[in-house]
Amino acid sequence: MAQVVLENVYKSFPPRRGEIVASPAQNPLTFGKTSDVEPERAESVNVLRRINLTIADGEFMVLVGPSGCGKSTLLRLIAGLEAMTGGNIWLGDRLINDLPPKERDIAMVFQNYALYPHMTVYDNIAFGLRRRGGAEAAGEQEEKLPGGATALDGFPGLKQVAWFPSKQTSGSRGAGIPNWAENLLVGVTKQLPKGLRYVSAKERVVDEQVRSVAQLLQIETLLNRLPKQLSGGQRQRVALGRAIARNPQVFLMDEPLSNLDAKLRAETRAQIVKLQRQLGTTTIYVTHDQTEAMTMGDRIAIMNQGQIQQVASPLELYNRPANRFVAEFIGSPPMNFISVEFHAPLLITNSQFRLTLPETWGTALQKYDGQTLILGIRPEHLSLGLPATKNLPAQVDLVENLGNDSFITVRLGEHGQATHKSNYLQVRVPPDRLVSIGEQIWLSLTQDKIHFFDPETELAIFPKN
Ligand SMILES: Nc1ncnc2c1ncn2[C@@H]1O[C@H](COP(=O)(O)OP(=O)(O)OP(=O)(O)O)[C@@H](O)[C@H]1O
Repeated sequence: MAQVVLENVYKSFPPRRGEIVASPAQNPLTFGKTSDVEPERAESVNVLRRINLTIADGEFMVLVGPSGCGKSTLLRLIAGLEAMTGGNIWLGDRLINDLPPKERDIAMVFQNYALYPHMTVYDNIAFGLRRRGGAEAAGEQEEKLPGGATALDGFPGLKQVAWFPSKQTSGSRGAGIPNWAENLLVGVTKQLPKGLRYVSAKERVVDEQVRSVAQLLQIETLLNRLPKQLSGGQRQRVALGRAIARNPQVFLMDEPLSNLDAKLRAETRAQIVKLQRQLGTTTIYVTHDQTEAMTMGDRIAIMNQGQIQQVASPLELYNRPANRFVAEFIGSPPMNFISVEFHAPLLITNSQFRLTLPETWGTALQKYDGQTLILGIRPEHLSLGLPATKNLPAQVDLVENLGNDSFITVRLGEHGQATHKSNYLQVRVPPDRLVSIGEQIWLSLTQDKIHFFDPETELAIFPKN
């Protein structure tokens, strides 16, 4: 297990051949033309810009962000599947910038499982172990084998043999077969009785690892099947098994659950978290699903347009978003935003309401006196109230009753007001509170749950604690 440190990681791609340069700012020379004639002169696309992130040893870090923000590219750089344009990647105290993927001691699980279709589940899990991990592990194991067995003539690479009835678990010795008989068998005859097979020491270690991983993931009964004979959830567990069996220093997971249906996704999500806690392996998990991010991550790094917006625990992100992007991305339905004017010391107004803020806001908002601010409020922090100037008048536009919860979409303003000035908000109400479309209501804001953002920078403004 190891800590992963990303230092100023930068990645740009040259424009693809045939891609049209979209704006003169991008490249005046090739604007409006296809770049295939002179690709070296076209602008490159900056996909990741100075990413700095430390993932602690054993931590479950989630990278989340909208499609195209650079999550998968970052994961591929860490895995070594893509070359960095600049920066450093450290794994523990090793600088791994120039190491090929197989020397990084990192295992990656992909969205599409990437299983070998012609291999059984057993062989898929064993594949990586046989290629490297298993061979190394077996090398150590051979020294420790009981009986002091040595290489046997005519069987290169075979130091100790076990023989097993073909249906029996090869982790245990065949009933009644003494240790000496195993060696003797190879020395005397190269023909084993029908239904028995030789297992080298190396293969025995691989076998133990495959079976223990299969047990962990509850796929022991699937070991002889081909991937096409498995459901999506089972395939994903095999892909996880393959990564786990290698016992790497780091797991990288790129949207591993997105091909599963909602129920299975929730189940597998919990299983991955449990496994990770059990194994304690540093994990970087990419998703665009904020529920997944909130429920799985020790910490979450929110990305947008190739940059990290905030890194924090799920609750910190929800309660203290660093900017409007994070505030809107975390939470479902998302946070509502209302444009208001601030009047020192503590009054906010818009055409619909006037509200005096708690004193904790005093100092933080002073410099915005007489200016516009963005007020943010989550759907769960709005409630139905009485007609009052401190409450927001609104009309019900849509009602979505989910059984345990009800979400209503409302349009700010009273009956008959011009719609172009309206602002739509979402409100979470108890399911037993019946409202109907078109109804005039009043919304009360939970005052200690109000957020403010600078209208230009969109950075959060925090009250004094
Ligand atoms: N080989 C490439 N050549 C050029 N551009 C690329 C290449 N690979 C990715 N990109 C671009 O880099 C940007 C980031 O892509 P990436 O796949 O990392 O995003 P993502 O956040 O993982 O998105 P998604 O959630 O949709 O998978 C995108 O605009 C994509 O088009």
